Amino acid sequence: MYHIVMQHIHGRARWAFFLAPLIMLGEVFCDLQQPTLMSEIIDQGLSKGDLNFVISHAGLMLLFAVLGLIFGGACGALGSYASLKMGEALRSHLLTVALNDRQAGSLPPATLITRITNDVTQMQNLVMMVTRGLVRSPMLLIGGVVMSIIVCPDLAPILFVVMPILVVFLLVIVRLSVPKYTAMQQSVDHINQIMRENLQGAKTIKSYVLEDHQHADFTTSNQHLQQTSQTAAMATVLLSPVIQLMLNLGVVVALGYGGQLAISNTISNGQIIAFVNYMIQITSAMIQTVNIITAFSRAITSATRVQAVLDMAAFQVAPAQVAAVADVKPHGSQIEFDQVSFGYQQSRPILDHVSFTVPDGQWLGVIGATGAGKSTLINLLTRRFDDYHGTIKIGGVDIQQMALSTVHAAVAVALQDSLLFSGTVRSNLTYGRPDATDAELTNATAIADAQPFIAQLPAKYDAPVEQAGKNFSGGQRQRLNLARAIVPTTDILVLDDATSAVDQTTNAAIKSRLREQRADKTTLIISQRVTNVIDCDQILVLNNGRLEAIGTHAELMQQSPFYRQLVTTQLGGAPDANA
Ligand SMILES: Nc1ncnc2c1ncn2[C@@H]1O[C@H](COP(=O)(O)OP(=O)(O)OP(=O)(O)O)[C@@H](O)[C@H]1O
Repeated sequence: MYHIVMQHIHGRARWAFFLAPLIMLGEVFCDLQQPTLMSEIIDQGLSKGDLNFVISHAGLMLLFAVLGLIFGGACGALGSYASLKMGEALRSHLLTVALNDRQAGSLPPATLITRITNDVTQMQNLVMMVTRGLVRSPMLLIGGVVMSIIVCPDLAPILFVVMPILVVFLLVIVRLSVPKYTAMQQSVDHINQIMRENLQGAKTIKSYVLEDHQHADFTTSNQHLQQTSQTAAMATVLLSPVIQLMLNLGVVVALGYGGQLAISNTISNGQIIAFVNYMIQITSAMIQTVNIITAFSRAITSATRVQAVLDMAAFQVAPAQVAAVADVKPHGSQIEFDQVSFGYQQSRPILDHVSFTVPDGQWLGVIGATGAGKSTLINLLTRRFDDYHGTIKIGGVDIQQMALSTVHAAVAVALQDSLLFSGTVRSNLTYGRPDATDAELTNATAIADAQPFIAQLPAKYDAPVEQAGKNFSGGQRQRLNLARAIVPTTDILVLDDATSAVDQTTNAAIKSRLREQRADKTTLIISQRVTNVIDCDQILVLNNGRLEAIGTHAELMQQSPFYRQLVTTQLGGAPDANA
């Protein structure tokens, strides 16, 4: 856990993290002065009627109180700064790892969300506690013992009896409660997961009439949480009463035995009061230590889960790191793949020595069965993953020499399942080009056949879009998603099954409008349907990650048995590309 925290505290936050405990020493020092000053006021001020002494020492008490407050405040501010910055850096790191995820069977989104939110918060709480309590508790404890021995050595044996009993008791409580709190935390996670799945899969649950099943599952998990919470609470229920009892016993003995000693003038009243106050400080430091240990146990569970997400990065190469090296601009929009091989996992190649060229301004159709590697080609072209073999060039420049922003300015992609984000229709359409005018939006939405329903929205482009675009139908979302890719008028446009939810006639109309708009612009149409790619300048046929053939429809019909088979299966014959 220390490793994760240190890895994500940089610069000023790191200074704050180490400075805060040092400042806390100041607060502890101030706190430890109070009982001694009080005892002096009693012994040398009040009992001798020396008002000046009382006032000057009361002033000193006030000064130490204010100083303590300042030290405490500064420590708290530095601690929360370090904790916030650590949380920010860790969340952003986890998000990057999650976005680049490529491991089969890796963590589902609901789990990732819990880890990025809840688990990081637990670790942040610990950083806060550590910066304050890790120094304060032991120092107050040791300081309290030392001071009480110095101020009142005659009563010190009481401490040597009470403290070991308390330490043993607290160790037992920690041992009992830590696993119970861990179990409680796991129950909370399970309920979170069920809630997320229920909310995300509401439609599926309703359509399969699974409400009762899900409800029963939820109730069982709730009962489990109730049980684990109760056991965790029971484990610590004795904490406060036993500590109070031991403290009060100590105070009674201190007052009784101290009173005897005071009568025989061995110790003073002030010393007894100081001793009792140090006992209170020592006990509160012990309670704080238990709280820190419990927080540690929770944070360790969270850190283990956060580490599991970070471990996923072992399979990733972050494109941004390579992008920082250089930023060469492309000369045109010709696309070249030269002997490109890639696998999401090393053991399983997805693309195998794929080479092809799409000359500037050409339309390329990419066809192949599901899982053939079509979208993977685009993942590599847009530099989502960089650890491929071979070379990919745009406009004659190796994409590895371009900044990510340059690649994304050159290539726009409309995916089949792109999300809309909460905001407005306009905010969704202008991601690729924030300064797009209404005329440009109208042009793009007209091509994508989104105009008919946008025109009916009272607020038109300013109409609200709810989370994940759930106030629009699947077809409407896909049209908006397509328009969003058209708005920036990039040199290269990729439609990756981007019209799958659109009927055949509308699909043909969209394509013909796109043809007019992008007659001389490089465009890639990825599809499983032959009709979608049949009229492209070239069609690339992918089969299990290998380039089966490339050519026009007519050429492929002659040269590629695999393509002929596809056409026969889908269309039942050999249609004319111009039909
Ligand atoms: N992010 C990822 N992590 C791990 N494996 C992946 C990832 N994306 C795709 N794959 C795997 O790579 C293979 C090729 O996927 P790809 O999406 O390129 O196929 P596709 O030809 O576009 O399929 P479809 O037509 O169904 O969209 C599949 O077996 C898929 O399971």
